[in-house]
Amino acid sequence: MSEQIKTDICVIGAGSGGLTVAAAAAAFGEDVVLLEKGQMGGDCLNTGCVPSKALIAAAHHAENMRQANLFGISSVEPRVDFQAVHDHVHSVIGAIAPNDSVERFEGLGVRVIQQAGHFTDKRTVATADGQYEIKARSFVIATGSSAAVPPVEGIERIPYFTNETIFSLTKRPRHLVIIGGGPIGVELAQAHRRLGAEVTILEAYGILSREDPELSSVVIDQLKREGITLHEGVTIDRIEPAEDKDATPYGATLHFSHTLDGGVAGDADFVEATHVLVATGRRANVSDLGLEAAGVSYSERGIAVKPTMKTSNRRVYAIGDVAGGMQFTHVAGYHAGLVVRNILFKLGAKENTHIVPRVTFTAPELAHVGYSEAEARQKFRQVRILRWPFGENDRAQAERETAGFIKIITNKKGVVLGASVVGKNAGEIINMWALIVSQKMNIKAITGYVSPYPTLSEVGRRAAISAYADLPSKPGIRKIISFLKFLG
Ligand SMILES: Cc1cc2nc3c(=O)[nH]c(=O)nc-3n(C[C@H](O)[C@H](O)[C@H](O)COP(=O)(O)OP(=O)(O)OC[C@H]3O[C@@H](n4cnc5c(N)ncnc54)[C@H](O)[C@@H]3O)c2cc1C
Ligand SMILES: NC(=O)c1ccc[n+]([C@@H]2O[C@H](COP(=O)([O-])OP(=O)(O)OC[C@H]3O[C@@H](n4cnc5c(N)ncnc54)[C@H](O)[C@@H]3O)[C@@H](O)[C@H]2O)c1
Repeated sequence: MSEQIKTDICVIGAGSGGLTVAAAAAAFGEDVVLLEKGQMGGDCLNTGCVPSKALIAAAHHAENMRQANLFGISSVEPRVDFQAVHDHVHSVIGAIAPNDSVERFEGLGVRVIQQAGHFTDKRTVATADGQYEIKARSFVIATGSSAAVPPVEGIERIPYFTNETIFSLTKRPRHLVIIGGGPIGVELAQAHRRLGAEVTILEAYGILSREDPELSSVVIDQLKREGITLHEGVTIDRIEPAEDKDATPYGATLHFSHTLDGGVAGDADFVEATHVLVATGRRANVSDLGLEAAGVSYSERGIAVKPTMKTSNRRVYAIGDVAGGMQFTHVAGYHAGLVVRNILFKLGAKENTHIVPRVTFTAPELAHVGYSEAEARQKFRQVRILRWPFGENDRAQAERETAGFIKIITNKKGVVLGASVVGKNAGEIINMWALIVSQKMNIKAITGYVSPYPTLSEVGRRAAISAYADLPSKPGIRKIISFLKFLG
């Protein structure tokens, strides 16, 4: 006989989205039950953002040692102890884990059940072990996503890696071949290259193809300079396991062809990998949730939600990666905030995807918020583009980080529609522009604040000032100055 629980809110999934809903709702005195079938903290903490950024930080230190001669210090080729790098990555996870732990959440008053949950009807969730049946006034599905594995012939015969397994390597891969040149592919390609691995990316279309090519080309040039082999526009025809399994237990040969115009296969080629990482996008975790029983509509992309994050069942919300939109930790957190407002205060708060920034943590970093130039040109009759290069920034010069620029898109009245930054600390610089876009601020406001010198963020203010570059030579302005002079 299972225990019957009645609660205000039942959250399924204790990742970035689910934890935020649980903590906020409990703080307002709601009864919350939180179900988690795996590790508390979900993808971001255990197999996503945190380990990838910790690995990138290690790789950054290795690269700094190679580049030290630029600063008058002898460059050295670093000796990388991959087991120690692995331990660093996992100690960072360990340092953050208490924030997401069962103990912390129980301390906040949340009832945590470490079991998978599934709907048995429109108002009931049961746990996989059959011990609990939960009836709630509202349900929040926050079950995230998993690596989507492409249907390539032979892939099932090789022990490929995904984000769930790559961070457990304790020996450096000799030749890492990455399938997919999106954010996961490029971040992990550069990190492994800097840590001394040979790295190849096989990408079906273009590297970072969702980004403005004017900016992504700066990142791509750097990846090539660092010795990463990029094959864009390829079709992987088949994969074979390595012949010598003792020498390369994870090895494989990947046969591919360059796709020509019209999608026709061109010249055939192959690459031999000691390790293969699949980074070809994500699949929403919707199976085994009993969504049919709950009357919740979904597709391959994920659970269908309205802008309020409500599903086709008015008691059930879906947030984060499983909702099939943008897949970022800050989006899951943003969704969580909307859902808490909508469940507790019936505010009908709606998602505004326009204000959501994104950052790819390569070196240089690539960050964006709002409309891209191409989107703005489609939507508005007149747009203005402002740019400022890192090469014209004193701090960037001092740090020898002159690759990159900021690009700001405004409408004809000067309202900021979007901003993109490629360069050192682009992810920090974009914060201010995310605020500017969310508040629909005018570029004039950015000329009027004082930016501390010397900082990289000054590139934004200089780009804004460039909007008024022709002001001193305007006859009207000259006349006003002469008139004021005449007055004494
Ligand atoms: C390598 C990598 C790097 C990334 N880097 C970044 C980054 O730098 N910045 C960024 O913003 N985003 C990044 N992301 C994306 C980010 O990790 C996700 O967008 C985020 O984790 C989504 O949060 P979520 O709450 O929707 O899902 P998750 O964090 O995945 O949480 C879902 C949880 O639900 C649990 N669950 C699933 N089904 C059930 C069930 N039936 N019952 C109970 N529990 C269940 C899962 O075990 C999991 O713990 C990265 C992703 C990857 C893979
Ligand atoms: N810094 C960050 O915020 C960050 C970092 C990593 C991941 N993420 C999130 O995780 C999500 C998933 O990242 P991702 O890089 O896996 O997905 P993605 O969808 O962004 O990129 C996948 C790439 O794989 C390519 N591809 C697909 N099938 C292929 C095939 N058969 N052969 C060769 N190439 C193929 C696609 O053309 C695409 O370029 C991202 O959309 C992002 O939201 C964010």
